[in-house]
Amino acid sequence: MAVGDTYRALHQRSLSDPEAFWAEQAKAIDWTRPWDKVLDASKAPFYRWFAGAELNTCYNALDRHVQRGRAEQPALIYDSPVTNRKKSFTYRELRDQVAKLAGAIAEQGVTKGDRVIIYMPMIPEAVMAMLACARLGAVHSVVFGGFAANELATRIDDCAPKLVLTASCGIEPGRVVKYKPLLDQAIELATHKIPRCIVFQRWQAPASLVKGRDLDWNEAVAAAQPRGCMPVKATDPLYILYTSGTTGQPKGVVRDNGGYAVALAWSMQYLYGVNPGEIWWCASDVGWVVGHSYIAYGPLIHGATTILYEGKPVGTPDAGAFWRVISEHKAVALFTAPTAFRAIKKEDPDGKLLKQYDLSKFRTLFLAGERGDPPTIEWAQKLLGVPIVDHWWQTETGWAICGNFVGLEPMPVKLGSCSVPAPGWNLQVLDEQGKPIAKQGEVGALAAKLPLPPGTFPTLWNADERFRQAYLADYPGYYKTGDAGFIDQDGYVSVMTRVDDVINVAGHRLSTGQIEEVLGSHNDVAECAVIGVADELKGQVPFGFLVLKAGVDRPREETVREVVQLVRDRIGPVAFFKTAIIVPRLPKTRSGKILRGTMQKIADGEPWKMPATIEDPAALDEITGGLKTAGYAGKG
Ligand SMILES: CCC(=O)SCCNC(=O)CCNC(=O)[C@H](O)C(C)(C)COP(=O)(O)OP(=O)(O)OC[C@H]1O[C@@H](n2cnc3c(N)ncnc32)[C@H](O)[C@@H]1OP(=O)(O)O
Repeated sequence: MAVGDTYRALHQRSLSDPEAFWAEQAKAIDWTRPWDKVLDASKAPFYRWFAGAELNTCYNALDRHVQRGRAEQPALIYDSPVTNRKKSFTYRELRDQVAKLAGAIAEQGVTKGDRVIIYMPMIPEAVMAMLACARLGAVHSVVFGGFAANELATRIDDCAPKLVLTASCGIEPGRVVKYKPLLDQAIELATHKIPRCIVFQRWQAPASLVKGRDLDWNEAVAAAQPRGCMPVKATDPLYILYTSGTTGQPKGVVRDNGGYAVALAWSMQYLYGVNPGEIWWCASDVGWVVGHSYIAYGPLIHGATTILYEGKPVGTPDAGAFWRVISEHKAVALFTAPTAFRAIKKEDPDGKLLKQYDLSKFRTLFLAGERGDPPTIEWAQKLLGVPIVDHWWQTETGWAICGNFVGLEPMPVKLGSCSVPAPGWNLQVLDEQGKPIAKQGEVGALAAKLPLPPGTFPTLWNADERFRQAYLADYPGYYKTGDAGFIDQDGYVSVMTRVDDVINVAGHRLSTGQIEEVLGSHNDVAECAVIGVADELKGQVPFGFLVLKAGVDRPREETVREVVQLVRDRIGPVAFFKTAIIVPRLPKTRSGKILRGTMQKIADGEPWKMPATIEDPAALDEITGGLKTAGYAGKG
């Protein structure tokens, strides 16, 4: 058999007989009621997996392992260099604490189907909160700590939670981020009123509690009775996770229970090659989908040990932090974003710090969240001497669209490619008319034939029509990924760019349109544009162009300072919006379209052509001059 044959046979089967294929994989999960139909296509293009089946995701993540010999195995290892704390929880301990927390949540009137917002830093209680909601059949929505109050308020209004679970603060290197004032402000801003908040107090910045609304976490848990697992439908939502839209209104991606559990169990074994009982580390944040799937649910459903890391790749305390964690906890694999490795490479280019640690148990490094740039992958390959697997997926997809399935059959790594489609993914490259591009290697829109595999994307919360318009309407019968790329003669996929206004900043997806909305709301600003410019460390960073209203004659730096602060206040530090310049006008086509693509090429020093439809070519000279002054190159 040739290399890749095992994968190809499996992938082919997943497409030709998806129901039989996924029914087989579903044996890894404990169900309280079997399905009536593996794939329910009766409401296509809204497909449902394991229709009629029932299960509880928390039971699959905790209780069943306690009952079947893993009670004393560590389930979660918390490693926090920012607080100098480490703590390990066995499966029994985690199950017991989650059951009590579920009791505290239930006592606030939360029942099956109710929404609960979780706004927490990277502490074990954040994972417990997710699992406790799952235990009750409640639907959680985790909001990343780097978002501002306004973003939290939008999410509160969209999913109308009965309860918010939070902590008093998060800890960033060199500063304590007080979460509670941000939550209080968000509750003020939101139209939906939150009856109850449970607040985990951290000594670094204890929060004041609002009488009649806020409860102390430890007191609420101490007073609660443990709760058992409530069976839910496989098709019921487990969580809602918001991702950037093209406007300030984020999109609430819904994830189901049954298909997700099946897909995660499969991926832990066959994509990540991790065995139950082994130690796995996903260095992301529970606020991102990667954190949902591979810090919380995936490793626990699989009976592995998950590491929860409250720290950074560099500066906590140095660029050897990742090697220290892998070595100390004997992790067999790490999943992180390329930006983390770029940060380590910058600080310790020769990898001197690695020599202090024993990484003999370490087998594979997985990268995702942004395109794995070949120089970083080559550097990691040379340094670590293990396979470096770039893989591609999205908040919407819940798990990998493409990867190298090292647990099934490792395939050769091709630099710049995220390897081959995961089971159930029938990926095509489409031209502008939506027709598959026959020529291999030609770039087009990456789209997947419906139905998507289990664990992916049933719809947007309370927004079926928006789901259809945003993802299904452009290419009927396909899911539009929003990414463009190509597939080569071996079936390897390369993702090159976005087709919309989304940029990727340090593995965080941001909408330039959303940042423009904030800039445009400043009193001095008549018009604006935001582009993503290439950044050695973060991949891309947002860069703003402001056209001021006539008559504004304040110092320019003041306006720029204020818009930068405005983005931080409205979207959050995660937007990493630090630079804007003031220009006399924006370059536009005669029909008024801002030439963002050309501006980006100029900023990145890429070759560009004068667009034939440009209104006034001099506008691009002005942009080039402004960019050069700001330290960005401009080749012509
Ligand atoms: C595959 C599907 C997906 O794509 S899911 C998304 C996957 N993406 C990821 O996992 C993200 C990967 N990136 C990272 O983990 C971080 O960017 C790493 C590499 C660790 C670097 O972190 P850091 O140095 O903080 O830079 P950054 O650009 O992330 O942060 C920008 C500013 O935001 C702040 N921030 C960050 N996290 C928080 C937080 N939880 N609470 C409050 N603030 C936060 C940072 O401090 C930073 O602020 P400042 O601008 O320095 O003042």
